[in-house]
Amino acid sequence: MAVEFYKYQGTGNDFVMIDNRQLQFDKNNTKLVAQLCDRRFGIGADGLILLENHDTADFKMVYYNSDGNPSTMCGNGGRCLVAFAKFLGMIENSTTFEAVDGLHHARIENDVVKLQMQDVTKIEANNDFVFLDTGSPHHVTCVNDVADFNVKQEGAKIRYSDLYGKAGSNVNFVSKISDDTFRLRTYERGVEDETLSCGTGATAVALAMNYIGETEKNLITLNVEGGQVQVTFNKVDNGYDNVWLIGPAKQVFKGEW
Ligand SMILES: N[C@@H](CCC[C@H](N)C(=O)O)C(=O)O
Repeated sequence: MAVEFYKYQGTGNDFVMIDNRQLQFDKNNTKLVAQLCDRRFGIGADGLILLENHDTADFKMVYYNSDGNPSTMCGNGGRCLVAFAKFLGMIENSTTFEAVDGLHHARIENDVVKLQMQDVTKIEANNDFVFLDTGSPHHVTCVNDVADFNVKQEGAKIRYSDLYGKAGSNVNFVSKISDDTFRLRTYERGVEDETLSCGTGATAVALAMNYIGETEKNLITLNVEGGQVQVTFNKVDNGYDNVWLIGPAKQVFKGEW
């Protein structure tokens, strides 16, 4: 039986999307997910997302990295899934859905999706890096010129270092452009490479830059390899709440296998 799939991208972070409301997809088939995400032997994507029914929320998000394993929250994937739910006629312009890290509110207008991220209450600031969890774990380091930096090599070193053990971490390298704008490049675990954008990474960088005093703004623009996203937040006594990730999410292909 043919399986229908769609492909979406959010600032170049790309995903195979499958409407799994009938639960026809074998969720334990790591090999199949990895093969579908393979850029030479499959469709090609940074991850695969299943849209499923939920008892009380509008839908449920099930996320896999391109290595075929389920993982923690994907911010750009969440934004793309909102666009997919709208395309399927499941939602109008606002929604609440459940992901691995809990409920998320979102709004969509044209191709722009504004996704509420989890509150962040724990941030570790060290001499040369910040670590925080924005739904997925993120190591954030400032570098002089991120445009000229070996993200894959240096990111892998940190991701596989003793700092993060077997689970590893995503790794972000950031350079300041102005008081409210940063350029960012991310090495993603589970993809084991640099991706063109990472939503939880952009969120982590915006909060980390505010936390260490690189900016006092609470609307931050992040220039990523695949475009631009924005992050807004409220600073509170124990961290950050009302955190929103904003950016484009687009359908680029439809097919079946
Ligand atoms: N691209 C994502 C993050 C996906 C999860 C990550 N690779 C992990 O396993 O931690 C995003 O947009 O947030």
